[in-house]
Amino acid sequence: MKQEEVNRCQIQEWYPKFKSFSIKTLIHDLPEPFVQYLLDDSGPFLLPLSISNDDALPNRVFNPQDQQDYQLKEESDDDSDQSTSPPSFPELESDIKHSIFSLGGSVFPKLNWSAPKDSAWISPNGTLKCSSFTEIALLLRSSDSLVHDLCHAYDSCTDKSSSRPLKFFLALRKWYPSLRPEMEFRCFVWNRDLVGISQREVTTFYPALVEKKERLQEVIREFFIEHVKSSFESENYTFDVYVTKNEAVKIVDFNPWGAFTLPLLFDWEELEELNEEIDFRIVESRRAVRPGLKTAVPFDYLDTSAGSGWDQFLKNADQELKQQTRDDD
Ligand SMILES: Nc1ncnc2c1ncn2[C@@H]1O[C@H](COP(=O)(O)OP(=O)(O)OP(=O)(O)O)[C@@H](O)[C@H]1O
Repeated sequence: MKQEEVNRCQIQEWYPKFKSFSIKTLIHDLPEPFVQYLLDDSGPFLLPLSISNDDALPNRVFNPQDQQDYQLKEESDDDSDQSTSPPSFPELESDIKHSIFSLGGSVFPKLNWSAPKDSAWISPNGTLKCSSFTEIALLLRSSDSLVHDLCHAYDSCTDKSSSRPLKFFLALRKWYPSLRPEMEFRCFVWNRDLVGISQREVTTFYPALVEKKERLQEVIREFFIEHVKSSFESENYTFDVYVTKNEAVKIVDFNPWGAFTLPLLFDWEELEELNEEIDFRIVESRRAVRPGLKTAVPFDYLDTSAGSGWDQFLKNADQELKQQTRDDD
């Protein structure tokens, strides 16, 4: 895979071209000190000092003792040590505040490629819904998934020339409270042809999808031919869509072919061999649901290392479910 193919899947690259078929999004340049703040693993977990009085979260989370120490230090030392002072990003905060307001008060945040999905557990509502800069900073700073964007985005590139892009962006997407998970699909494009479509949420069987499958395939195929095929420059890639009640198709995301992108109900090898008709896969019965393929908590909470048993469990479960899907076909 080439670096340019990975670059095309960054939201600040694809969104301007596809905005009329996507979720309303406002994109912010991230100043380098904020990127360094996200990367900084040393010292206590500090949230940025907020310029806004309506931000209810404290500046430091996780360790009440740290908070106490910090307050004591503040009281005893006016020129408090830089290393324990909460950082502050007033300009970025103010821009973000305006964007949140113009997007209706709640947003879904993501960096160039990824959202902090593994941090949802930490927010009061258990989702990625944010209505303040501090909430966004908390989700971004707590996420291990974002380390991929920050440090490993080009790891699978044959022409890798750096470990990170020159600039990072924060995309704020209008929050949609009632997206129906069964209406999200990952579409696989190989040699510029749509070869496969997979239900995106593979942990659940949705009986209604069985009846709608044919119609959905037609709607997605037409959308691909009219709006994506000749506009997205890569030959091989995936894109995720959401199909609304009125059969409008919205692009949620683009991802590179292979590497870190999950093939969901397919294998990459079999996708590369599909060429005649579109293969549309959904979970066809309750027996065929897959275990969650993403961790819902940061890596620290889960021992997935070789020998932990988890790696073998995933391998077995995956093989078993692939077999079941074949049997059901
Ligand atoms: N604006 C939104 N409002 C509410 N939920 C959203 C919104 N945008 C995305 N989601 C939900 O979050 C999920 C993940 O979003 P997205 O694909 O942008 O993240 P990602 O990190 O790129 O994921 P992946 O790496 O799997 O592609 C989507 O499948 C969708 O269910």
